Amino acid sequence: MAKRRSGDRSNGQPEENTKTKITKESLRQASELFRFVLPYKGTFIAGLIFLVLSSLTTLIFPRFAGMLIDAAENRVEFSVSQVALALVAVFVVQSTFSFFRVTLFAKVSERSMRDIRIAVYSKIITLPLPFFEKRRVGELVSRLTSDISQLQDVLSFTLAEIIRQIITLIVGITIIFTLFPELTVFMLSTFPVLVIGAVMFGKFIRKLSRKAQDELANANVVVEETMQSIHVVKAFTNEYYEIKRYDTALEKVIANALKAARYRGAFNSFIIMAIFGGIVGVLWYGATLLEEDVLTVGQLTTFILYTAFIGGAVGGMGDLYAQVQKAIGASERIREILREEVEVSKPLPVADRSTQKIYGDIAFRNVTFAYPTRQDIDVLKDISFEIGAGQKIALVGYSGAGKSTIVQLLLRYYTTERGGIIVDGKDIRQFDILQLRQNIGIVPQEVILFGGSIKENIAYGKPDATDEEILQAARKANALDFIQSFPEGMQTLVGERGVKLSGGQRQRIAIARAILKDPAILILDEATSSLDAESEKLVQEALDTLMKGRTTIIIAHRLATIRKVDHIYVISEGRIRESGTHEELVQVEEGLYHNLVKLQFEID
Ligand SMILES: Nc1ncnc2c1ncn2[C@@H]1O[C@H](COP(=O)(O)OP(=O)(O)OP(=O)(O)O)[C@@H](O)[C@H]1O
Repeated sequence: MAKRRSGDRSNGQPEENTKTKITKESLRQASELFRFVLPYKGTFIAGLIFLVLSSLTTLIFPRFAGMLIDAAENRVEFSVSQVALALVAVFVVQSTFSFFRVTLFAKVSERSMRDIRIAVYSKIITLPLPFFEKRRVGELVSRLTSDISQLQDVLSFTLAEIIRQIITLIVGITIIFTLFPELTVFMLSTFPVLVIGAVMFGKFIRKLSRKAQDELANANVVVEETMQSIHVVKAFTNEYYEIKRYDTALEKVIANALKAARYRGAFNSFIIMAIFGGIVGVLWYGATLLEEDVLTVGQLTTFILYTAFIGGAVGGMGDLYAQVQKAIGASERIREILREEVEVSKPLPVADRSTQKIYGDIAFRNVTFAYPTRQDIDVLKDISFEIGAGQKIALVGYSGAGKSTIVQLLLRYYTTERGGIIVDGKDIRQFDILQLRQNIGIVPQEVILFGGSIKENIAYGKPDATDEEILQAARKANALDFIQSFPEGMQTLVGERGVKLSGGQRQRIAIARAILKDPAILILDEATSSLDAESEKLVQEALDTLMKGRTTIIIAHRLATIRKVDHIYVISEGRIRESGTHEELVQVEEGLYHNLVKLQFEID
């Protein structure tokens, strides 16, 4: 079965930056993910209480700081030391509250994010294959990493900040309004207007910088593409052309960056002029009141500190808003995955794997099939054949004829409504999909191992296998000798995807896996690249052992190996064109099989 790798990475696109408009509906939908917080609602509420308390204690600070100054001028009934002590007490209490707020929120966010990660991963891994053909691996991984991290940021930081800022705004303004009504009205009539202006301006500038970043990403695509296909670039001697292309892309980056810089410069001037102008205005008015003895220095200090807090809160809102937008976008992408329909209701724990055996009678009845991603092309057309339990058949034909597709349908990687596939007299759609697959073993064309040890890789066929079973399987697969020749034996690490083993060794590991799994039905996808004679013999012997007593479908590329099978089906353009034993088929002059054999004979 030709293995199609879907390893293409996401093109480094700044997916995390996609934002969604905040509407009532999008907020409601995003809040659906709050169900993952529900199990920890006690901790969450406790965290909220500490958050409110710590925010309120922070707001005591300006009042006490002002009092400290007034105490120095003997304008209040407390001594400087008393007020300073009270300030220290405020900070001790505040820091204690903050400690609990941070740790409690961390507990909730870490645990609920783990739950979301597990939910999303369980979902993804149980989705049917067509889903993976429509998505890129990089995109799916980013769901689990960056999208969920965004949510985590909101839960552990942004949400707390929003609540804190709102409390600061409401309580802060109420306090200064009660204490210094005139000054507050003066301040409120200028300050927020300026802050909001600054926020809007800031947003505009960020948009420009983002555009510059996007252009940079585009320029990077040129580098990435050419690095990946450096052979092509060199073969066509297009180095200069690519440098030019990169240069053009970089020119765009510069144009945008400089435009952004001009606005940034203007923004700085605006801040200096307007915001600081506003501050001077408020200070001027405050100083006048001070002069008239309406206010004390301490009170003015209190007022300025509150104003700074409030200004900070208003200014910070823009960023928080952007954070929430990003998180909503992330939550939409996560919910999209969680809504997908799985092919199995629940993955089975190892211990529960059903042992219900299948005998291995297989029949394809008038099966016609088109891949979901290419609905208009029928890859299989009216395929019918039968295999009795324990029989061996071979599928042969040119590349792209549809051989792999036949076994993919048997495995129910894809389903078709046209025609029926019958196993042990029952339509495979009526089987529990896991039970069906547990009874089918595969030795693929290109064996890809997991990065662990040889032992772990063999045990993949039966995760609860004993050491003895693994050893026996390796022996039957003719793999024991080479395994034992490694200094670390079974514990030898195979390297990423098994790169540290030779092709023939990887195949024998795959055979050992299949032996451990002990399936009734076996699919052998012959390797196209030939092994040396010695490895070939070892692999072939191992396969012969494996095939004993099992219904076997061989996708054959080298015809010499299938002379002994019970029946050969020659597939061409999705149809069975010829069928029979090797002896029968070679007799058909000008037949497809006859030609294939002739061709191979010439090549060999
Ligand atoms: N996942 C897929 N989505 C869409 N089309 C596919 C998919 N897999 C295979 N095809 C198409 O289906 C046809 C049959 O492919 P299949 O892999 O079954 O051929 P094959 O006979 O096994 O070839 P090979 O010997 O090269 O492995 C081909 O035209 C191929 O392009």
